Amino acid sequence: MADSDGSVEQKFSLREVLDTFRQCLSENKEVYLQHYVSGWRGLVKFLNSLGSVFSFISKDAVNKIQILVNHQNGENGGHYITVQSMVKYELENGLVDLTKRGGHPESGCRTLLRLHRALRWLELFLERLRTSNEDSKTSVMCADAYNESLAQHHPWVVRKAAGVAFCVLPGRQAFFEVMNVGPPEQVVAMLGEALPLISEVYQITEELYSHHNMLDLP
Ligand SMILES: CCCCCCCCCCCCC/C=C/[C@@H](O)[C@H](COP(=O)(O)O)NC(=O)CCCCCCCCCCCCCCC
Repeated sequence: MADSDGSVEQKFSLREVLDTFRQCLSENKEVYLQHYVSGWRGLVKFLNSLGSVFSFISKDAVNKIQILVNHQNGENGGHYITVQSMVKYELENGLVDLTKRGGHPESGCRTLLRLHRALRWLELFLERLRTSNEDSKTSVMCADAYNESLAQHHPWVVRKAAGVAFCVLPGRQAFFEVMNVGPPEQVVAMLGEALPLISEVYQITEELYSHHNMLDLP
């Protein structure tokens, strides 16, 4: 049971995720892989708290998080400190399948690209939430954000399953409660704080991938 100081274990909190995205950027604007992965862990926690309909999504995210963690803990882990150092190392050593799937189906670069595309969905979705009103539907905001981003990279069957999952999302009020921030005004304020951070991390990664012509890795 939670006591008066609210010490319930392992609850999602938007504040926590916000902090990890804040820690993501180094002074010279490189993206720390460790914090990027922690940010995703926090988001998966949120997704899991919404129910088992979403587990096919969280399983894929967890699988990708694990691939990145394995790279970080592997013998070449020293190259997996920032997204920039990872890209440099994998490209210089021919560890990325650039045009078709081959010997490196689990490269850090292609794995992170999937999460990176999902981060764009998150940015679009959170912006819609932030500017929504009491009558707005989370399912519609989520589907619109998805269609504008991730959906373009998913085959029909995944789009269909995602569409079904969106329909059972809790309403705006319940959704805000799971965020564990406080009253709606505070959630909106925190979203306003979180969005520029998420957006900057996204932009930096996008430019890096675009520079190396890696936005379509198989
Ligand atoms: C709150 C509602 C959450 C809705 C989540 C929207 C995203 C829908 C994504 C559907 C992905 C379905 C699973 C399969 C994906 C893969 O096919 C596909 C391609 O991978 P492959 O090239 O290795 O085959 N994978 C991906 O695109 C990566 C998807 C990662 C999705 C992570 C979503 C985490 C959502 C976190 C929600 C947090 C809400 C926070 C609010 C404060």
